[in-house]
Amino acid sequence: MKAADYTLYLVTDSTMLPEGKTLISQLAEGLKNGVTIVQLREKDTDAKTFVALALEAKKLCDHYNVPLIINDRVDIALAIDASGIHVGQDDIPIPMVRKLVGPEKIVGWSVGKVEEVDQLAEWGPGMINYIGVGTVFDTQTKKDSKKIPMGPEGVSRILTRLQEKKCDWIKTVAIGGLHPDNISRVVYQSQSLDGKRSIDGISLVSDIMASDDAGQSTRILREILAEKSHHFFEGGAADKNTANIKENVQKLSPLIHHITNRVHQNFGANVALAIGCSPIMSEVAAEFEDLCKIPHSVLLLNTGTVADVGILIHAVKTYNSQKRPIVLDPVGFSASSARLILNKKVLSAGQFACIKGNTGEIMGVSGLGGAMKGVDSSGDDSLETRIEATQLVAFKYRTVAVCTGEIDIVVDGTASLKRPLQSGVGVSSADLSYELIKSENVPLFGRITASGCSLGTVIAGFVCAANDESIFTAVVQAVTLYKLAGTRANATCKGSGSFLVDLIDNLYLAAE
Ligand SMILES: Nc1ncnc2c1ncn2[C@@H]1O[C@H](COP(=O)(O)OP(=O)(O)OP(=O)(O)O)[C@@H](O)[C@H]1O
Ligand SMILES: Cc1ncsc1CCO
Ligand SMILES: [Mg+2]
Repeated sequence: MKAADYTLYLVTDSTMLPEGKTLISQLAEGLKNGVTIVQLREKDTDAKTFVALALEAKKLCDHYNVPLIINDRVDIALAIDASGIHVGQDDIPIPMVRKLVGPEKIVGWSVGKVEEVDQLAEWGPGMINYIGVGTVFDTQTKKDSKKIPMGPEGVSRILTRLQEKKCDWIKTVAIGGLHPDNISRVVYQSQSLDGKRSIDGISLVSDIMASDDAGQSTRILREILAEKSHHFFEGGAADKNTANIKENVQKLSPLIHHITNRVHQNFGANVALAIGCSPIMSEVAAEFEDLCKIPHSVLLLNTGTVADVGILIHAVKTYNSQKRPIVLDPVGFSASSARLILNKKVLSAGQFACIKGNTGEIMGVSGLGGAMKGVDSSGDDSLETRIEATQLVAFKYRTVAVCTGEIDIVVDGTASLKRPLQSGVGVSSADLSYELIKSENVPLFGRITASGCSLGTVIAGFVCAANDESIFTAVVQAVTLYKLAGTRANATCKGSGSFLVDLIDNLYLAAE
């Protein structure tokens, strides 16, 4: 048998078959159209039926020269001479499994925690061949699962640990809640921090097993997996000339859909108008689809005072599905545990063109730990630490990350939108290029409310006038324009009240 190919790993489930289909007929369609490895998982089937099914499945898999893995039942795997066995954390311990099946069979293990990687590193080569990494998202298949979905960020943490522990013999498949609408992003966002490892494949159940046309469903999945880059945003920039972004903002007048905190609503709408955009404030889920289909619309998602996480996630999915850009401002990221949970859920829900925050927020999102006093940053982190945190955020979410403060930092984490299976993108978090945007010290920025939130508004307008290959340039231009307007306002104002007014005036003048 050739070395196993993990690209499209089908797990069976006979409880979800559509009428007129059998497990074997679905399997046959899958294999014919590009499934590369199969796991037979029959949780509620008696041994006799399981063996009969396994024998049939093996015949089919052998025909396509595809490995057949048996879930849980070492005895059945041996009885039918399957290619391998897959066990979970609560099943027979791995060393015993390996002893039972011998050195040649494939042994797979379900992994959700970095400590489990430490364990498999300790065992060394020859024990486990691949791991199923998950649960990535909520799933219908494991309804009683108590596991909290790890998101692509969690998958990346596992990949990073595999690299740190030099587990180069281990292959990986992501599993849990994977469907045609999120696979491309999961592959794009799942990377070890050194950039040398992505997942080897994706594993799924329902999109093939429950499909009325399992062959067609498999072909669609293979097409998605074959793409070399992740294009998630069809931009307004007709050409790739990034010098024209500012003009494009005037020309296209993007509609900036704000889901933002109550403090920012009025100020944000005025800033949008000042730079030549149109604002709309809406938290009505029923109209998101219409809004994102308006030409040149963009979503600014600010979690400052928003209560219903379901609405935020719906907005993210809707804008992503229409390839419209989203700018995320995870306000007060870790100011309370409730905010932390909400922000993390939003972060794992989609692909963001830009993630912008103050220093405390970006430190928090990076995992380095951010100091917050409510929604304000309260740490005294060095520029080097801030750059490292911004690079981590950009890398983890494959986005353009902005960290504000006296010096603003913009990092490009999109790494040319490259989206390889098997190998990594080749660029580490610390390699990511960045720009610093400096000005004289303007403490008044911190004496008006929602100045950071309104920078989000300007970034959203500029991103919308770019495309997914020029987001970085668009964001740098937006942050530079905002800094300039603030510096000019600082020179003319009498205090914080007129600073706010002068800031809007100078945004209006500079955007022209
Ligand atoms: N001392 C400073 N000198 C110059 N510019 C500053 C200074 N402090 C903040 N800024 C600018 O102010 C804007 C907001 O940054 P800040 O880090 O205060 O955001 P924030 O805390 O998210 O704001 P808010 O929560 O009030 O919306 C950015 O454009 C940043 O460049
Ligand atoms: C003051 C405040 N509280 C929640 S959001 C917000 C706006 C500044 O981030
Ligand atoms: Mg803020």
